Amino acid sequence: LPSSQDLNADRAALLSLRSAVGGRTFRWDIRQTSPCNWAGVKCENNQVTALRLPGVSLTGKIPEGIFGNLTRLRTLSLRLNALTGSLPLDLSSCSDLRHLFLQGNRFSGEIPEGLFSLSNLVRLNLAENSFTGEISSGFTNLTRLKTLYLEDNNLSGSIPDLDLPLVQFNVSNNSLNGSIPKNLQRFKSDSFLQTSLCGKPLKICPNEETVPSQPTSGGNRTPPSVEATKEEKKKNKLSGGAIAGIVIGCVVGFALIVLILMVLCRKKGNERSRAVDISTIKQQETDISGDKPAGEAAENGNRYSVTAAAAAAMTGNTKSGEANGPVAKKLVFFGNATKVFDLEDLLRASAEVLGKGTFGTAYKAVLDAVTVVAVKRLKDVMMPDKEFREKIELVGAMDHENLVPLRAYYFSRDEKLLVYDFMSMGSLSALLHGNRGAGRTPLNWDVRSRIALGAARGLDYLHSQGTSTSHGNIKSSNILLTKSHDAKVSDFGLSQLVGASSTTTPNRATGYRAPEVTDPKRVSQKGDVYSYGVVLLELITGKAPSNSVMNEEGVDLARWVKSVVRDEWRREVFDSELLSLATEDEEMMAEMVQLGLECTSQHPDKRPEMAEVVRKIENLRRSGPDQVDEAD
Ligand SMILES: Nc1ncnc2c1ncn2[C@@H]1O[C@H](COP(=O)(O)OP(=O)(O)OP(=O)(O)O)[C@@H](O)[C@H]1O
Repeated sequence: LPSSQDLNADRAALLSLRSAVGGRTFRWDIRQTSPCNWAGVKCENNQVTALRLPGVSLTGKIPEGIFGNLTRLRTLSLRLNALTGSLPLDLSSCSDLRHLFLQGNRFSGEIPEGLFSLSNLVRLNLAENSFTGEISSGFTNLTRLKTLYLEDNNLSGSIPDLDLPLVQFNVSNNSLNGSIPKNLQRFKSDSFLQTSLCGKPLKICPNEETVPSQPTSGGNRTPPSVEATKEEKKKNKLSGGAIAGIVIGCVVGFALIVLILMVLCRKKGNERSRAVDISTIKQQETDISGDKPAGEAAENGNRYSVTAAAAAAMTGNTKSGEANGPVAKKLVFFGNATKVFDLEDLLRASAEVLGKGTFGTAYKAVLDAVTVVAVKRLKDVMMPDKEFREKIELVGAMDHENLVPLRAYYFSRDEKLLVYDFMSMGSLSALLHGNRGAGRTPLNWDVRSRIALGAARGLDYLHSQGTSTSHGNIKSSNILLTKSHDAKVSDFGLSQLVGASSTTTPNRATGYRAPEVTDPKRVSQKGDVYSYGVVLLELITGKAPSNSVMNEEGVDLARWVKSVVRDEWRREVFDSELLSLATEDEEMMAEMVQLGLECTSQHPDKRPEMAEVVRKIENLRRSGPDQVDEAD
């Protein structure tokens, strides 16, 4: 049975680690004789079984002699630090080790052979380091390994055929070459990006290509070896498959062309019937009761009459509408929206004010039992119709599962309407800050981190459209949610629309605005990253950047979090609701805070790209304790 002497040895080992790589970053009360209450340390039966110190700025080389004393470790997580040098050889003494997370450091040298004696390893993540050398066939000893992440290192040579129960595997961004071995061909190409590897799932290896499928006539070839003959056979099979593929491709292609032509013909017909002449609308305008501008009528009550909506939508002010003499315009749909409706349907719909935003007022319109849309009535758009149309067409062309799709738009000189899918769960802002009292369903880490990931993916997609494409108004009320809590970014492209000619300031949300942003109409991608970082901190702290005490004190959310993390125990920053749910997620929450702080760095160059943010959150969710089954 383990004695208190063992615990003393463990304690001494932890203290050695602290003095070697920790410096100030360890917040351990070393007066305590037992290390079991130290942050990141977990004990069982008087022995340290887990050490988790992710993202706490550990630096330097881990000396030998530490892990030789922590032999009962089952989980070791030192990810996202700045550790250097080669891995300590005595890591091989931790024969119980199941989960080893060392990604995101600066470890170098070869992956030590001793690691392959850790036959209980289930998850191994050495990604984002500077490991060199080949991927040893010693990995085949790790017969329980389910996760092997080696991406973003300097590994070279070919990959051995790892016949392991792997479910997660990645070797991207290494100097690997040769063909992908049979047992790893089941993984998608994402697992092998930026390498010189070839073969399934990547493109066929050159040596396979050069083996002729038919013997060349009169060629001076040496007799084929057994291997070559095998290759040849394989090649022959492939050619057969390829031919079948081509034939099927041709048939499908032809069918598609016919289909597209048919759809186009029908669409033309439909569009003709869908185009609503403004005279119809003007006719409706005359039906509006009362002298009040219809927009005002609409916004005074929550529910308002259909005709009021019509007027609000079409003219804003019935008096000015006529004078301006609007040109005949129609509701223009994007993409291949199957359920289309026309402007009349929209005007007839029962509507409800959702709220007033920077760009105008948003309404919920219920067209029928299944069709519910959000209509945004833009204000202050003074740009010429042609320019507006060009810009909105670009917005409508954006297509990503984490963006709120813009379905249609209407424009006339006086009125611009945008029609979006209605997101029934409302905004992240409402979810986080609304109904904090009894009856609220607490938001757990999984939901919060999923929302963070979805929003990051949506924003990353926007940024990938071009270096000058940004959102310009990222905040929690612009992150909308589906029933299953999938996040969708809304309002993209609007700051440019309004910004091009408006003299008003479209961004009220100063709490989200990056310090370098002087003109809220011109927010760079790095400006978006800052705003996204504030949303991340908002997600974890549960504090709204706009109306908290911090603001009264003149401190923004990012600065507040930074000061608390520095001066006090970091748990102070977490939303109490999160802490009450599960403390085992704490280290991931701490990493998320760290990421939020990186995104909100004062200097734009220090902020990560959104693609990197996405990757980090994916890793975080993938290798967090909630994904780690100790019984593996
Ligand atoms: N597609 C939608 N589905 C459901 N609710 C929506 C939709 N679009 C907007 N809303 C909600 O309507 C309200 C007003 O939205 P709007 O975008 O006009 O303003 P905002 O987000 O508060 O500010 P800003 O205009 O600066 O983005 C917000 O509460 C928003 O969450």
